[in-house]
Amino acid sequence: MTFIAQLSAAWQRNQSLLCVGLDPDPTKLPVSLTGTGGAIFSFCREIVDATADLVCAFKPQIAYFAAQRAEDQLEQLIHYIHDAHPGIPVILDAKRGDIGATAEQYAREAFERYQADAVTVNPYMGFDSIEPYLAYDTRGVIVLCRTSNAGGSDLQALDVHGAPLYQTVARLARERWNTTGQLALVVGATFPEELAKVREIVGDMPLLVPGIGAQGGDIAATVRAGRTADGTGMAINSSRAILYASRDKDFAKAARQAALETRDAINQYRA
Ligand SMILES: O=c1ccn([C@@H]2O[C@H](COP(=O)(O)O)[C@@H](O)[C@H]2O)c(=O)[nH]1
Repeated sequence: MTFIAQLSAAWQRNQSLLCVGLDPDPTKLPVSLTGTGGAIFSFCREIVDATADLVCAFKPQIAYFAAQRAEDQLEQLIHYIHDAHPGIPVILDAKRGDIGATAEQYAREAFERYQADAVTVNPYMGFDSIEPYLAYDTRGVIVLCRTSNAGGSDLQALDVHGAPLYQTVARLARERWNTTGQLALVVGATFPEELAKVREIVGDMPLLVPGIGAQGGDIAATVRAGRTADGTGMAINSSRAILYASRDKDFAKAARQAALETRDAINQYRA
């Protein structure tokens, strides 16, 4: 099954547009896990098991694993999600971008080593830096378009022939780059007007939408701006607000409660 078909099935099965981000920060892990071997994997596994029926995707951010020399735990985690919760797609947030020959290696890393269902990529180097990922025809390629951070405007808001650059990226994604139907876009929840504009440009293309929760994006405005006609179309990511809802022994229970409330808040505005 393709990434987009898997995502659509998860939207329906779990009645959820929520993507839980897996960003295991060693300074914020529950006290009960700190100092134990494999703490990063154990922490993420408990979060995954506590929330899997409430999400449409999981999104591990590679930096949190690589910085701790814990890439083996990332491999283990993605295998675990596939085995224990089949049908929930895993988006590897790596934001890769390089010339074609190097992009081939990044694609191998994401799809063969880590077995991710989709990967985030940076479009700054153009289509030949994205194309190697499309060779993996069941996987998704999620292109940065309008990121959630304030500094994203430094480049993404620049005028390109009468429209901001992020709109050019959206148009290229829709009209030229989506040769195989595998593309999706990253658009931040912190810019609902831009999100609505991207939705207008790309039709039903799926959007990965970070920026609710710790970054303060408004859920109602996000859902109204980014939903498709059938009330789906987005994987709305929240990481810290769910992962660190509690630092005590009840962290998994607290994460489930936070995920439940976020999913239900999103669902209020889908119709
Ligand atoms: O525009 C973007 C693209 C990616 N991210 C990533 O999403 C999560 C957000 O975490 P929160 O704790 O919910 O703020 C994180 O992994 C970022 O690297 C983003 O925030 N914005």
